Amino acid sequence: MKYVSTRGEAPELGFSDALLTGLARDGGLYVPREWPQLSAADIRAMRGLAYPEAALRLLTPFIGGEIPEAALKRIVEEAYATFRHPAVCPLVQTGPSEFVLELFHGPTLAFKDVAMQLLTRLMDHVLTERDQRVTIAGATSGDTGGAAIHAFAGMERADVFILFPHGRVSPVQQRQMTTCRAPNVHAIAIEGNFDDCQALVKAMFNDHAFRDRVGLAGVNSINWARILAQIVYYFTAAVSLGAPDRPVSFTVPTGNFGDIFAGYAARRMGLPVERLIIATNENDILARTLATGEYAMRPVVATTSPSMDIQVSSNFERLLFEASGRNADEVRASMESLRQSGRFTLSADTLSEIRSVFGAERASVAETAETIRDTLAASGYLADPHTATALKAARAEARPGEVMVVLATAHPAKFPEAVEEASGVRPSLPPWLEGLMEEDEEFAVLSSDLKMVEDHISRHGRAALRE
Ligand SMILES: Cc1ncc(COP(=O)(O)O)c(C=O)c1O
Ligand SMILES: N[C@@H](CCOP(=O)(O)O)C(=O)O
Repeated sequence: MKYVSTRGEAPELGFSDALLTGLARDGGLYVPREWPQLSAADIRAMRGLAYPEAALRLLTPFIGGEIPEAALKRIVEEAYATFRHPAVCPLVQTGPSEFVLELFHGPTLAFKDVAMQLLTRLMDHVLTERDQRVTIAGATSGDTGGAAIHAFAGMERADVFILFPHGRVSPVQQRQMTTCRAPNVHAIAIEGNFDDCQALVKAMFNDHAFRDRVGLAGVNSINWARILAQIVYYFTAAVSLGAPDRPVSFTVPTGNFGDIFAGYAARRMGLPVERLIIATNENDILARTLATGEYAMRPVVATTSPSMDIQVSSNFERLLFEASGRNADEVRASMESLRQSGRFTLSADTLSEIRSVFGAERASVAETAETIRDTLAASGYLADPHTATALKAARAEARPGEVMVVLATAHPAKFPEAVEEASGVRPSLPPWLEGLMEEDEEFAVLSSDLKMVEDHISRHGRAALRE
């Protein structure tokens, strides 16, 4: 299996190189050269498999033999043994044909653990084989950072630097990043918003001298392996609900578009996914894009679902590439226009292709609170604000007879104030995280300045300390 860049000007890579490369050297994102295909019989044969078995089956064709089967099996089993639910990603029924797919049973209570627990083990395997070290730079609006810090803490071959927007993540999210004492992980509060953090990370990748000097790698969803891991739960959920003999739709709380792109990938592999509904908060750039055909940035507003307070939705580039018939010229022109003017217009064909699969809905802060309250009253289910945006979207879009799976991307206890204000119920952290809020924090505060951040990384990485 080879991987190609959405901008068409970077070398094709095998799985291990794509895993360690993060952003392609032409600024694009890697996608598989072709989508492995599963027949209806293959999908039916997944019924009754445990989550790690399903994961192993689905990951194997993407890895192209670069990791021996026994090692991959061990990696997958160890990754999902960190989850505290026997099903790993269980389904909960909340309405006659509405199901919530709970993705938050991992160590940091967000869906990011599903991919990050795998990513750290895959990287460790490849780095050990190659006797190599990396410096990881990541941007977070709250959840990726905690998941990455937890997953990579203590890993000998990686130094991890996580950039988060100062004052714009929830207190629980912040402490999950700032209380880890492992010497290889570093939290950096950036004076700016998530888009500034993400722009800094991409700028570091595009600074080839710095990138090569520190051996830069990425753990954001620019890294193909993040998306790959997330494909699995679309299959396990759909199969439990009757796929391939019954089509299923998914509604996904969306920011950087990685999670929902994994659903699109599952569909391209043959899973009968009827529709994918993008749920946004008031940072509704994707809902506006689907409505108007124009991707046009506006200032980010702070909401009660802070992990989705994003305007530059990285993985939309992967969808543009696919929906335009893999037209790297169109992708490059769109991304250049975005860089220069903060907007681009989709071609009529690309827009119509996207609309044939995707719908989109926006939920305001008030609607999100109302959905948390109504869902609790109607079904006894306590949703976090991100999940609630998707419940609202799913209900607005629902068609008679359609089986709708709503992705629950975070545990409500990560956002106790917003949940309590909406519902009157204050969710508490699970026992293994009790005491988190009392621990001492350690983090740097930097302005949104590339040179300053690069200097900080150069000075604090262990590779630098040893020189
Ligand atoms: C809780 C939560 N929900 C939804 C999202 C949006 O997911 P994505 O960025 O993959 O679209 C995020 C951040 O990624 C998140 O942390
Ligand atoms: N919502 C994310 C933002 C980063 O997204 P990623 O999926 O590209 O890592 C977060 O919580 O950090």
